[in-house]
Amino acid sequence: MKAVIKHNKIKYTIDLANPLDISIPVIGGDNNVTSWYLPPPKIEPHKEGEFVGKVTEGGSTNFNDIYFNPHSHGTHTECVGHITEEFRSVNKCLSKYFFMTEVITVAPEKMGDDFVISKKQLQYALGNKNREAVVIRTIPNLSEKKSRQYSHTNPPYLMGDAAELLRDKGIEHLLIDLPSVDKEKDDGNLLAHKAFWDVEGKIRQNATITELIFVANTIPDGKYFLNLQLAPFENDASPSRPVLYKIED
Ligand SMILES: N[C@@H](CC(=O)c1ccccc1NC=O)C(=O)O
Repeated sequence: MKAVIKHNKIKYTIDLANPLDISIPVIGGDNNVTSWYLPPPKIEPHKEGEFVGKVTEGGSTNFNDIYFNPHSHGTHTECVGHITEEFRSVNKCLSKYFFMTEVITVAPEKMGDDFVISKKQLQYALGNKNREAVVIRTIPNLSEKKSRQYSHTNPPYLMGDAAELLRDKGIEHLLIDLPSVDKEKDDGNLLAHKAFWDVEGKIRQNATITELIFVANTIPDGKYFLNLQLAPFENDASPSRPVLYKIED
C-alpha cells in the first residue's frame, strides 16, 4: 500500500506495507533489556483466589499482569516532564506522529573513561539537513543490544553541546539506541536532557527523546518518514513504537 506525502511542497512516496520497526519490545524475564538498576520486567498470569489467568492452568482466559518501568525496560519516549518539578505527560506533549527523519550512525569517541557523541560528529553526520527528527544508531550495533543489561556499565552518551546543536537545528524528536542521552552516573547534571529541552530557556514542551531503540544494520543511513506512536499512559515517559518508512525514488 503506497502513500504519497506532501511535505514542504515536495511529494514523497512511502510503502506502508514495508514498515521498519526500530522498537525493542518488553518481553519479560532475563532476556529483556534492562537499565537503571531494576530487575527484569515481569509478565505473569494474574492470580486471585482460585483464579489463574492462564488457559493451560485452568483459567478461561490468558490474563497477565505486567510489571515494568518505561525508562528501564524497552523503547520509550519521554518529554520534559522527565526532569521538571511539575508533572508533564508525554501523552500530551506528543500530538503529531509523522516526521521527516534522518537516520545517522555514529561511533562514540573515547573521552577519559567514557565514550561520548560529540557536537562535531553530529555536525558531520547532519550537515545542513533540515529534519524534524533524528535517529542515532551507535556502533558497534549488535542485536545483543535488545537484551543488554546496562546497569552500572557507563554506556555512551551525548555531550551537552551535541544536544544543544540538535535543539538549535530545530530537531523536535531525538531517538537513540542507548538507555539515556546523558551519562549514567552524573549526579543529576543531565546536561544533554536539559540542553535538548532548553529547560533554562524557553522550554520545548513538544520535543521528545526516545531511548533504547534498535536500528537493524539492514536499515541504511538516510532520509525516512518516522511514525512515532506511544502507549497512551499519562506519564513523563511511555513505551513507544517508532517505525521508519523508506522514501521511494
Ligand atoms: N544520570 C542521572 C540518572 C538518570 O539519568 C536516570 C535515572 C533513572 C531513570 C532514567 C534516567 N535517565 C534517563 O534518561 C543521575 O546520575 O542522577
